[in-house]
Amino acid sequence: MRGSVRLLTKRYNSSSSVCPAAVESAAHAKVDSEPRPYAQVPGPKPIPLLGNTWRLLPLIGQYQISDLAKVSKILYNEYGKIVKLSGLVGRPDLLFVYDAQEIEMMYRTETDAPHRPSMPCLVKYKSEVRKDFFGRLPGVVGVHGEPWREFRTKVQRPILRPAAVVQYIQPIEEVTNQFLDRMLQIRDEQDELPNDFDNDIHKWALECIGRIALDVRLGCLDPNLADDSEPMKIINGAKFALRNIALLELKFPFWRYVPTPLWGRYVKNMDYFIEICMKHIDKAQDRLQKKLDAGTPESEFSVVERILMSDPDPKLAYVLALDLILVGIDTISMAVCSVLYQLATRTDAQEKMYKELKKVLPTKDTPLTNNLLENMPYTRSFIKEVLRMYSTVIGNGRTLLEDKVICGYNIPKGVQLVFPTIVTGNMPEYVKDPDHFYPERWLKEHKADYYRHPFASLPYGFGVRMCLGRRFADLEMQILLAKLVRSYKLEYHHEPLEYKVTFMYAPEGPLRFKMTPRDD
Ligand code: HEM
Repeated sequence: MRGSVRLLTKRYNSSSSVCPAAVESAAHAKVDSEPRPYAQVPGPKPIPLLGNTWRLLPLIGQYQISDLAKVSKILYNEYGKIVKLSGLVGRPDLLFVYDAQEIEMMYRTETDAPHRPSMPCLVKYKSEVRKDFFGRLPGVVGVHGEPWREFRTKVQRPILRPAAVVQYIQPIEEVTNQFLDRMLQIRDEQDELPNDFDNDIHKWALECIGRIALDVRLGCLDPNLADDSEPMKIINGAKFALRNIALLELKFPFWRYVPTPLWGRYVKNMDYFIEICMKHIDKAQDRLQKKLDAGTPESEFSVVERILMSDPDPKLAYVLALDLILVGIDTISMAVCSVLYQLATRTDAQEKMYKELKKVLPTKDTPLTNNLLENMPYTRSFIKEVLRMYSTVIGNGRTLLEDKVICGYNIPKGVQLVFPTIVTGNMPEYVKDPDHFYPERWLKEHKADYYRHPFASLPYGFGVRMCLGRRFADLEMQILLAKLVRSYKLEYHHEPLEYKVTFMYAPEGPLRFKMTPRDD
């Protein structure tokens, strides 16, 4: 199957960035301004009975899930800026849009409750299996329409106000210091990190999210955890989710029709996470009561405490914590795997970052502040550049809620739009020298020249449904880079790793980085 992807790549000229459909339809529009019918949107032809689903089936399929990023590029190269994948058994047509202007138009004209078609197993779990728990306000992930709008409105401000993030600099720095100590301890005699170092990155991500969503240090980075300890059970639960959700969601969804064993384990795992959230939020509520009794000023309340104060029913905080945990572990940990791999393999960029950090942080243990973090433009740009070239979430989606004209075609409501940021963020018409890894392109003085369309690279999505944790994600990655690069050198001396989609897009294989302390 990988062979067929390679073949297709060879057959179609990857440098073509002009959309034949758009050119044709523009020419057509001169004579007749009527949009063209949906049936004429280009795309691979569905075959009788199996439609296009077979293309994603194991063994006989043409495309492998892990090659989704490549497939998305191939579809663009073969068919142009708008591509229809129809005839998918049990799901609506997918419409890939590779035109940044059209993507901008779609985002800017969306309603106040856009529909992102995501996580079908979570939708089933929330709306059917545990309807008793989620009730009227089931959260933001896998939820749509008025219930989504109401929930998001309640939690948006406490999470996204800039001051909220500042409160977490010191706690995330503390978690990160423990992570760096652990990295030092687990190195081998060649100063290299072990084959399963990505597990430790997941533990760091879990510890960060525990601090933000549950107001607690979970203890996932502690050495020698017993198998039956809570942190170990949480680690295993997160690992299960990471390994299996892609299987449930991206492959043929048998679980929709019969309760497969994997589905049963998924439900049990989710139930466990609800239990953990309730336990820690209840404790946070007790602490909040004590703070209120003591007259603690509001400026000292955490995000969880603000959420608890905004609603007498702690359910809001339980469900929010669950949602943040569900999407705030894999995203950030896979992004960090990618950022560290790029850092270790791009020595020049790492040296530039080190110089910047040395200037801003006079000593290795200078405590981080908001002001100091704002004075690290290169470090921040490095993260942006990694997310542009290797976007961890390869694309975003919206279900069309009304008929629209896109790229000169009439598109009926119900179609699922896909905006593949991994492709648009690497198209020469939107990004100068897209294959050149150049963090400087994001600096104020270069941006206009090197990044030509603001909707080409959108790793966190856009608009009212944009990533709720983006400020925390940026903060966590920046703190990790600042602490790591200021004190250590990271290298990689093994076979190059290939990027794959295992739900998220990240380098696949052991991250055996060499980590050595810097002299000053
Ligand atoms: C580098 C890491 C991350 C990336 C690339 C990322 C990317 C995304 C994207 C593309 C979306 C869809 C946005 C849209 O529909 O317009 C999203 C949604 C979301 N993200 Fe993130 N994310 C990251 C980290 C996080 C973290 C750490 C958290 C939690 C603290 C988080 C919480 C959420 C939530 C709750 C949503 C759903 C928002 C809604 O539907 O209202 N994300 N993220």
